[in-house]
Amino acid sequence: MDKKIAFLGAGSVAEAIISGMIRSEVVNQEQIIVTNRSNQERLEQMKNDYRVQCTTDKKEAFRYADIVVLAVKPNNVKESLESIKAYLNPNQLIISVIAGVTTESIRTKIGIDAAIVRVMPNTSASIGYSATAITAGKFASEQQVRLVESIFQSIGITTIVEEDDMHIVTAVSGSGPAYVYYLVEAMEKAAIEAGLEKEIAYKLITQTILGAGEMLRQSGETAAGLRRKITSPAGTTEAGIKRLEEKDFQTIVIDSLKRARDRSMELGKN
Ligand SMILES: NC(=O)C1=CN([C@@H]2O[C@H](COP(=O)(O)OP(=O)(O)OC[C@H]3O[C@@H](n4cnc5c(N)ncnc54)[C@H](OP(=O)(O)O)[C@@H]3O)[C@@H](O)[C@H]2O)C=CC1
Ligand SMILES: O=C(O)[C@@H]1CCC=N1
Repeated sequence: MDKKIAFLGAGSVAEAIISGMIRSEVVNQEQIIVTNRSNQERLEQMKNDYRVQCTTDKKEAFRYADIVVLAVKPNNVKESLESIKAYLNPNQLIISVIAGVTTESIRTKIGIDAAIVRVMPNTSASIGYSATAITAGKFASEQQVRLVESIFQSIGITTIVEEDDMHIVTAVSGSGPAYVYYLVEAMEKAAIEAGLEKEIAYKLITQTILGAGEMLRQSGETAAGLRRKITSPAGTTEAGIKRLEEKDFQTIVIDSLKRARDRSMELGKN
């Protein structure tokens, strides 16, 4: 791909996307320019780690970009778009990874009928394992959506969704890795409390999570089916799952994801 890509925001998700794109060689370092608000140290780090161009000069970054990636927090949308809108033009493709904020709201703020494609990746992009959902704004062509798909397919898998579904997608796969890490934290605590060495606990749990993920992907079986195969009558798994049921684990997880979805809606409204 011979396009120039400018990032608004140099945080966790920008880094995950950039490192994934460079790793998969979908773009060269020279094609990427990264901006943030003020954190020079962070820009230096990005420059050293990925050999991308970095600047706080918005004009330099955005005027000649073919693709603009919006990777700021929802509460910085207004001021950050204000700071670049003079350098945007209708021929650019705008990709937003911002949680909650609609393509229409971005279009209104930049004041041009730009092609905007909203995506929700996750931080596993940095190793090529993102689960990315994509939705097209009003002025994005089929070809532009295909281009976005090809960019994000270089850092994981993609799926097209309706824009309204982006809220629940954000809860499920945008925030999703954090829930898995939280589960791992709890498993590590249990293992260490019971006397296992930290390194051994880490090694066993990491492979367990990896293996379970691959089983879900490769076996063609449902999560419930796979679980049943581990659960011997009156065995250890049954005892553990019973405890999760007594504590209403599924209700808690469902409630958490709904809360994350609702938060995405709130972020969009604010
Ligand atoms: N983290 C994740 O797992 C995911 C995040 N997202 C979405 O991605 C977006 C970014 O999240 P994340 O990377 O975690 O956030 P970070 O806080 O890590 O990074 C935010 C970046 O935005 C920059 N920024 C803020 N204001 C401006 C401005 N006016 N002009 C230019 N840059 C600005 C910050 O610069 P400075 O440091 O100089 O202030 C910083 O580089 C969010 O909207 C989030 O919803 C989507 C999917 C997954
Ligand atoms: O926590 C957040 O708001 C962002 C969106 C998805 C992952 N992180």
